[in-house]
Amino acid sequence: MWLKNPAASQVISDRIEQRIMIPVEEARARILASVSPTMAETVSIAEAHGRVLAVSVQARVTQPPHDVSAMDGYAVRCADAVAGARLTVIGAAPAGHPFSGSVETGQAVRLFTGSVVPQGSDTILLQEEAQRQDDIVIPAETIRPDRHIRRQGQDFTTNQTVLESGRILTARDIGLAAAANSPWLAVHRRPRVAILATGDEIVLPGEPVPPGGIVSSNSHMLAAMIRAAGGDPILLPLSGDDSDTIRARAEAATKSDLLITIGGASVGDHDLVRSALGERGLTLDFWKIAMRPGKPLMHGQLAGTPLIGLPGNPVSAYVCALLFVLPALEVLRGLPDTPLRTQPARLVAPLRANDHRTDFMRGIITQTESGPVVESFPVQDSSMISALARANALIMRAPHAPQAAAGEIVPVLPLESTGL
Ligand SMILES: Nc1nc2c(c(=O)[nH]1)N[C@H]1C(S)=C(S)[C@@H](COP(=O)(O)OP(=O)(O)OC[C@H]3O[C@@H](n4cnc5c(N)ncnc54)[C@H](O)[C@@H]3O)O[C@H]1N2
Ligand code: MOO
Repeated sequence: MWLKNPAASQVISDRIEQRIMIPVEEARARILASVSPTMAETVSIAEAHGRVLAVSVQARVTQPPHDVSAMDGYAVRCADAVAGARLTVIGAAPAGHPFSGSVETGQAVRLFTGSVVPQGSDTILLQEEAQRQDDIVIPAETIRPDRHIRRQGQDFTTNQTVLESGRILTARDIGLAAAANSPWLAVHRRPRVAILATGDEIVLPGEPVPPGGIVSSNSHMLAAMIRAAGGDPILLPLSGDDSDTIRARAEAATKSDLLITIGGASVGDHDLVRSALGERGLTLDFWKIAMRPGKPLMHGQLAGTPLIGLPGNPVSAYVCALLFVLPALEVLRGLPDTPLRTQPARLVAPLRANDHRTDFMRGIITQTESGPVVESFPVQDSSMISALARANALIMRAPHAPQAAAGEIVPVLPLESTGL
């Protein structure tokens, strides 16, 4: 009886598992399809930095508001501004105090950078290019027309769209919104991401660690990633391997934009997340992806809230968060989905042929004179958070990638540049 043969039944269950494991790109597409941008809220420009603009901004003023001088000097008529001419200074117009009269033949008005160019004048005589004697100014050289004048509206005009919706507001954008006299901006609400770490063995950092216990690193790592990527993480209290607690905590978090569970995603007797939430109407989209680390990734909806179940191993949780949670956060923030960006690097040492799962191997990328080179760590255990913290790159190995020799080019996801 083959069923009584454990080795044979293992082969069969491996085959079944391979069939239900979906490829990384499909998992990503299905997760992204389940999230949509948060509603817009109005915030002051003081709070808008880093937020995603939900409604385009139209200028409420024209900039510059009038023709203004770009330099300190004199507003004159070009026809008068010949070397040695004696022009009468009839007044001064500091910035913010326009001259009310007009510059007539043989006259000049003292101006400063940003002063409104008075009527009648058509060029600026720099103070360095003139000699001043009481109320007379004498150009040292003949001046061309139209010098050093910033034309009204050369920056932007009233009602012009100065900021398009969908952009992440930079410090420069905040400056532009202020200049356009738009002190309030409609931005997407920061997505709220609830994090539920599960497991009888885990305790909070700083707590006494009982025999067999470990400190929950994943929840804090994930919260830091979410905050860095523009979301608001909500760390729920830890839950033991107890269905009632997992259900209660998860249900309480369904007002969030995304619910993340950590651990309890695999096949062990104490991996309860799927079954516990299944009883509360979790609609499972998929469970298990063809990826290493991170095979038991789960995705579904609980009471209308998208749910991503991350595996408990810290490296698996990190890589899944990088590949699936952060892109989902981008969509929630109101940004377009950006594809995974790898860069080529040369292998320092050979790599074994890959199996059917996309592999993300921890390693170190170094810039050399002949381009970037990358070396994978000899031990790739997905529990080793110290190796993850030391790594600055993930080497991506496609399913069934053949053995790769030293010197071959492989795709790499750099980690440091993301600040994560
Ligand atoms: N028989 C099988 N066993 C396992 C399989 C399998 O296919 N068949 N898959 C393995 C893979 S791959 C992974 S990944 C893990 C994931 O399992 P779970 O998501 O159920 O995670 P746990 O069992 O709860 O924990 C795994 C590991 O991670 C530690 N952990 C859990 N939570 C945290 C946390 N918040 N911070 C730090 N570390 C955490 C936990 O103590 C375990 O050591 O399953 C394999 N097993
Ligand atoms: O794939 Mo698990 O994710 O070995 O660590």
